[in-house]
Amino acid sequence: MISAWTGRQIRAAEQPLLDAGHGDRLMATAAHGLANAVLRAVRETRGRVYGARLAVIAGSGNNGGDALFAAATLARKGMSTTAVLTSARSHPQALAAFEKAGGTVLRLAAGGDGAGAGADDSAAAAAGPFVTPDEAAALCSRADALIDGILGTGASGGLRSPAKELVERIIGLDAPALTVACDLPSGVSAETGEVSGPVMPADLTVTFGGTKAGLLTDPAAGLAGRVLTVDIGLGPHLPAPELRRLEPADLADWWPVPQRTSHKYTRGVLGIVAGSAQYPGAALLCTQAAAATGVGMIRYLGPQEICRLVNLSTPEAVCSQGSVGESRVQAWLVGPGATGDRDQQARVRDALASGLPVVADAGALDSLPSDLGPQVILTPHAGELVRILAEQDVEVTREQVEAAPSDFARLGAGLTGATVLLKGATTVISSPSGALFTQDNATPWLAAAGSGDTLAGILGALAATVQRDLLAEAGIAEPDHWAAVAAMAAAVHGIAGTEAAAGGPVAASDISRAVPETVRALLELRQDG
Ligand SMILES: NC(=O)C1=CN([C@@H]2O[C@H](COP(=O)(O)OP(=O)(O)OC[C@H]3O[C@@H](n4cnc5c(N)ncnc54)[C@H](OP(=O)(O)O)[C@@H]3O)[C@@H](O)[C@H]2O)[C@@H](O)CC1
Ligand SMILES: Nc1ncnc2c1ncn2[C@@H]1O[C@H](COP(=O)(O)OP(=O)(O)O)[C@@H](O)[C@H]1O
Ligand SMILES: [K+]
Repeated sequence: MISAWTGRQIRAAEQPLLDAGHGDRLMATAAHGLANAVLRAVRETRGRVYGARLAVIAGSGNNGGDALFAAATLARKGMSTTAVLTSARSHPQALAAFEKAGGTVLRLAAGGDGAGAGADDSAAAAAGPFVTPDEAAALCSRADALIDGILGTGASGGLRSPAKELVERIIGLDAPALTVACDLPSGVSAETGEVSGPVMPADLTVTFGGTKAGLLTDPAAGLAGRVLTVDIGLGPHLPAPELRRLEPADLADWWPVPQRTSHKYTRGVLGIVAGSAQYPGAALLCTQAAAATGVGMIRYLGPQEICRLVNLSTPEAVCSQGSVGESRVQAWLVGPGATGDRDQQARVRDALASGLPVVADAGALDSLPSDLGPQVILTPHAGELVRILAEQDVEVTREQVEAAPSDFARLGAGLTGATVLLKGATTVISSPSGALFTQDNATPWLAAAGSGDTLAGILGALAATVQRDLLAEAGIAEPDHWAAVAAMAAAVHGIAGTEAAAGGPVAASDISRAVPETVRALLELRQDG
């Protein structure tokens, strides 16, 4: 499992070490890790390190200090190194080390507001010729490697002038061969992944002391590239993480595997209320996905004509037009395609009132009761979350949700009392207590109608079959159990979908067909064999 913390949490964890006088050591460790990562990446992209052109954009704070110290190391390895300072102030020791190592210093000319490397003629101001944003951008774009050391966890808001103009110009040119963000891409929030103003997209982000939650959350996740975390010894000082991400080994350890004594009822029965005359396909897709994920039995409830279709596509499902009350199940999946049908809507209401685990998708999200619990997992996309929040008197737009998905998933979970799985390129899951998971296993090829029905089926099957004790033993606290189960489903859906897509288009039913092989491959990772 990957754990991630907010910038504030990381800074608080640094504080005791700073108070004990270890600040220089922390920065040296961070810079060493950054330099090593750049060296490895340059070897991969270019082969030879000697003679490679390195450009560093350094801001006024410690983030610029890390970048300049790393650049000093890289200059000593034979890289031809230029630093563009965006402010009149720079980390003095780092700048001195950089100059001593033979690096060239350029100062970014002041923007319209007077800020810039030349705005302050105090003793701390660096010497070096001025460059305009256009000149500096051309130099950065031609570099074999560019380090973005403008802003780190001390930033407030997006980039200010003239760094803002410089980054805008670089984005307008050909990208450098390799862009490495120091700690985080400058201009993204380490807390929430929100992005303000222009941000230079990185191929690699080297982050210090602990992964920043913002780097694992959209939209910042789309700008961070690969994330590498450098240990600077904060471990004992870090609190419980802000956010977690499941890895294949977690899925393997937690996957519900039938035992010798298992029978269909002990494995878990999933009840499905899905489909309507208007949307029969959703019922078929989610039922197929649940069967492919593995359950003891599926009880499908719906109109007669849909029962017939479900029976044809998933003969193992037991179909009826019965009621929720007379169906014994361990969990319900309700809502996919279940709109405009009064009987289906009555079943949805009954399932939500049953107290059992319920995955509520699509048509079930429109009229939720007010007293949900964490065992109810809502699976909206951004547009559906807007409507859920509106029911709670929170007026937001889809664009606002997409700009800060973890904030709004958490708000939705807090207000409804349910677990919320917010779909998107990165899927965000929040428990009502605010615990967050994000999964980015999917491929953009999954952005297609029906793919969400498949996710709902996978999640329904897991809700009916996962054993609580396995997750508890792995440190998942009781209130976060259902969020972790939802994260498992998002991960498996993403992995199976990526396998099925194999770099090209994928139909939703192909995702289900790839699930058994995905699970088989995961189970090979199990520690107990
Ligand atoms: N603590 C440690 O020992 C360790 C810390 N480490 C490293 O330190 C980083 C945090 O360093 P930090 O606190 O100096 O903050 P950082 O983001 O570099 O600069 C903030 C300065 O920038 C300015 N500024 C602010 N907003 C702005 C904006 N929107 N646009 C433009 N300028 C803006 C503002 O100055 P101003 O210009 O307003 O006077 C402010 O003072 C962290 O990410 C990690 O890399 C590691 O080495 C491990 C050890
Ligand atoms: N750009 C993307 N990259 C990766 N996965 C995506 C992307 N867009 C959507 N997805 C995933 O595809 C699925 C689409 O779900 P949804 O929009 O509800 O579709 P539907 O309800 O029509 O089946 C979700 O699992 C979502 O996370
Ligand atoms: K940075």
